[in-house]
Amino acid sequence: MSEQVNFNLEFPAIAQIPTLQKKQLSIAVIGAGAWGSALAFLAAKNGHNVRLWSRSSPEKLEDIIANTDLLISAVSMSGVRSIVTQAQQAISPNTIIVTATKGLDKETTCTPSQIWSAAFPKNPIVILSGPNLSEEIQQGLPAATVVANKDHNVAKTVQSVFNSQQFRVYTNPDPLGVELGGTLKNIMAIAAGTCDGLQLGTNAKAALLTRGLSEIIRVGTNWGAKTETFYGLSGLGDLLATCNSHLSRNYQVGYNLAQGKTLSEILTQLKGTAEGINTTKVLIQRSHQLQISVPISYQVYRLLQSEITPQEAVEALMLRDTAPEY
Ligand SMILES: NC(=O)C1=CN([C@@H]2O[C@H](COP(=O)(O)OP(=O)(O)OC[C@H]3O[C@@H](n4cnc5c(N)ncnc54)[C@H](OP(=O)(O)O)[C@@H]3O)[C@@H](O)[C@H]2O)C=CC1
Ligand SMILES: O=C(CO)COP(=O)(O)O
Repeated sequence: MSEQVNFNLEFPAIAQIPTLQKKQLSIAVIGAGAWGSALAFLAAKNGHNVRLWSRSSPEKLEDIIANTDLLISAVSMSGVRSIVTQAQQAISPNTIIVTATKGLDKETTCTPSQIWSAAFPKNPIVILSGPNLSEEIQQGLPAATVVANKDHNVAKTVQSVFNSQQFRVYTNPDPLGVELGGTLKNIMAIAAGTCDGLQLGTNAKAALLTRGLSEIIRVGTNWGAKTETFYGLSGLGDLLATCNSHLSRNYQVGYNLAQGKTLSEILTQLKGTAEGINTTKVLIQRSHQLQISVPISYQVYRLLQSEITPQEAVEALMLRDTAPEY
């Protein structure tokens, strides 16, 4: 399916917001899942010429992405490499590539933008990430996000594509930090869902999220990201949104594990992708190689592997050696 995005069909609340007058850009959104559809709608609502492509589209991907001003990739991590390969000959060097995927590559541990920039070294690559549960955006509720590139003007171009009365967009010069904040919080969302499913209380949840943020910062700064980025919308902001909402697929995975369901039962019923499952495996591999301490992620990993029960994961975290906070 490739289509000009229709304002009235799925997003009635957004359709009431007046369209802003801006330079009309040609935009291809790759991936017509929950997030790709929402991003396509937001860009179309701002008056841009948007084409939304999925694997079931009759058109070839190459035809959709040739000569676009912006290519927005909103596919799951498992689809990034195949889309990059298919796009190889078709993207013009002037096209800005925006990646909205929150995951890590299982072969290389690379982030999505690292895969895109290795294949398209001449193209500007922008990360779009923030506390953006797509269902709330579909309902027309207000949200904020971050677009990141070291070149402020490139980030500003993408900011103007999406910024609206409903969707407030900030620029940020630390693309790696923005990308890792959105990616690593999915592991903590599985942990938070488990915590709530076990009814461990508000104190436990606050401790989990705070120590979870420390763990994300430890991994992220080791990777080369800036500490302050993780205190912004794409870090702490997305951690709070995802770890406190039943709309989050990752949170639902943890919550249902705490109810005694198996991972395969949960995945059969889950609507959409829970990237945190793959991200946890990749992070454990990377942190083992680099000797980075990730105690919460490690217990999530063992839980997902069915090596321990949710209660045993809590005990393992509480019985760790005592330590200073910093
Ligand atoms: N939903 C949300 O609230 C948000 C999601 N995200 C991130 O966006 C990404 C997509 O999430 P979401 O849209 O919710 O997921 P969905 O499960 O709704 O959709 C998955 C998307 O990935 C594509 N895809 C999956 N496997 C492949 C493959 N092998 N090759 C090509 N494409 C593939 C699908 O393509 P097709 O359309 O062709 O079927 C579809 O567009 C994830 O990384 C997620 O973390 C980020 C912010 C918010
Ligand atoms: O990234 C998200 C919100 O910012 C969506 O979270 P889930 O993928 O867990 O649904």
